Amino acid sequence: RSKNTSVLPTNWPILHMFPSFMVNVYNLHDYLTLVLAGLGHNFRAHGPPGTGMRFFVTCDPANVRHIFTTNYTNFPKSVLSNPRMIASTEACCRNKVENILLPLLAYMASTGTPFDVQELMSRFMFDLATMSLFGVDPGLLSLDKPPMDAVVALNAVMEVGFFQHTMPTSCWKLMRWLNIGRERKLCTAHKVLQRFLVEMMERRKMEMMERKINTCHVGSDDEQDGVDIMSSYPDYVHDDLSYAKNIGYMLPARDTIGTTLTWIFYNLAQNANIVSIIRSELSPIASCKGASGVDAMMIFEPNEIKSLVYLRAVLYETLRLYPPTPFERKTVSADDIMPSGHEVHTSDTILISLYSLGRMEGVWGNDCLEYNPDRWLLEDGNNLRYVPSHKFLAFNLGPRICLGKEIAVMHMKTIIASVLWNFDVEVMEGQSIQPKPSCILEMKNGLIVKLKKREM
Ligand code: HEM
Repeated sequence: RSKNTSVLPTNWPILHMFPSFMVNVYNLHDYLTLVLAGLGHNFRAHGPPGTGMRFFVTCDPANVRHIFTTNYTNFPKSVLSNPRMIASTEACCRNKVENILLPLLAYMASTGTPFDVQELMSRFMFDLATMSLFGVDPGLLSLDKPPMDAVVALNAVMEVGFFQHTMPTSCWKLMRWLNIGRERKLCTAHKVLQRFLVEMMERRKMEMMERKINTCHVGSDDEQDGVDIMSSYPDYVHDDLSYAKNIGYMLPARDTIGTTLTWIFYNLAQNANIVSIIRSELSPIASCKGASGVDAMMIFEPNEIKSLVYLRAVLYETLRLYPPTPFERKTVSADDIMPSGHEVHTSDTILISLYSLGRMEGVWGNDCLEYNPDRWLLEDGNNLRYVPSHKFLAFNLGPRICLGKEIAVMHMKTIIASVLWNFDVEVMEGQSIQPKPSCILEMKNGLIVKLKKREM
């Protein structure tokens, strides 16, 4: 490739290449094309010091392939893929399991009190999602069960969303205009959530100020903030868009994991052999750590359980049969013919049932309704089988794929490993187990369980 360095933007003192781009801003595409063509398809550019403007500009097909496919994990676009963010949420989850969840469960076990594990997980995940977002713990997971107004409001958003999918748009729009029925409930829920988010922002601001004062007093340069998601949006304002972003984060992060965990506990309580295999997989890690004593609790570090294959298979098997988002909705923008031969027309709505997809004999075989994590493993039992995403859609596919998948898997592994190692979980008899009509596959009546501390 020929290189013609004379076309490189002028590198001025202090302002560096900034003026060249400013001068050409109205003609930027052609200007970049000229520079890229002259420089062999790639160049580096930077702005004034302190602005953080450091670019590598490319139109080189080999680089494009590298960025988008070969090494795509190295080029994240979302804050949820930021390694620092991932490490911070993992640490947050692990500490909350050790300091709040396990002691709370130990108390429940010691008193033999049955409790609703779905509510408990919902509280836990709500705290965790808020901490990841604002760096502030609302403290819903506690023995005195503080009111869950914001959780109830989030649930209302999901329920009303479900009914909006099932009725004509004009109908619910009319209800919204008249402020009646479920639309009234939705409006109240949004107000509760707005208040909650403003309160969390205020608490976040106070805690950051306190942290700064303490840092000054101690005389340390250690910068501790900057690991929650709000730090990535320094220009946050209390507007509708920020509200939507926050709710858009809290919904996927809270409901999906809490719901999946509840279905896992339900299925494991009926499959003692699967619990034994999970414990055997954890056993070498536990024996290396050597924690013991009557009340000692074992906590598994995220990096210790990251590679556990059977535990991951248990998660996937649960998500196959109980995907927390049971259906996806799409609209048709132009007439099309499906690979199945069906015609779809502009403005049709397409509903994809993830719940049914996981239960089709033609897709998963004769035992499709059986809870069997082994189906995810290769014959050697040590590696996961490749399953294409269009068969297993729990985390979605394509550009709208779940951005928190690995965070979710890590949270669920940490919680399941720690609970199962330390306790036997018994599901109380006589419960009616059925999903709630909602956008999230929660259990309609919760799941009442009783715990027994394991003797080790
Ligand atoms: C069992 C756990 C989870 C499942 C099954 C799951 C599943 C999904 C699905 C199906 C979508 C696509 C929704 C749509 O476009 O209709 C989605 C989107 C998303 N998920 Fe997850 N999720 C889980 C956990 C999480 C967690 C813990 C986070 C955050 C840490 C998260 C962050 C997101 C975000 C930000 C999106 C929006 C992506 C976009 O629209 O570009 N998810 N998730």
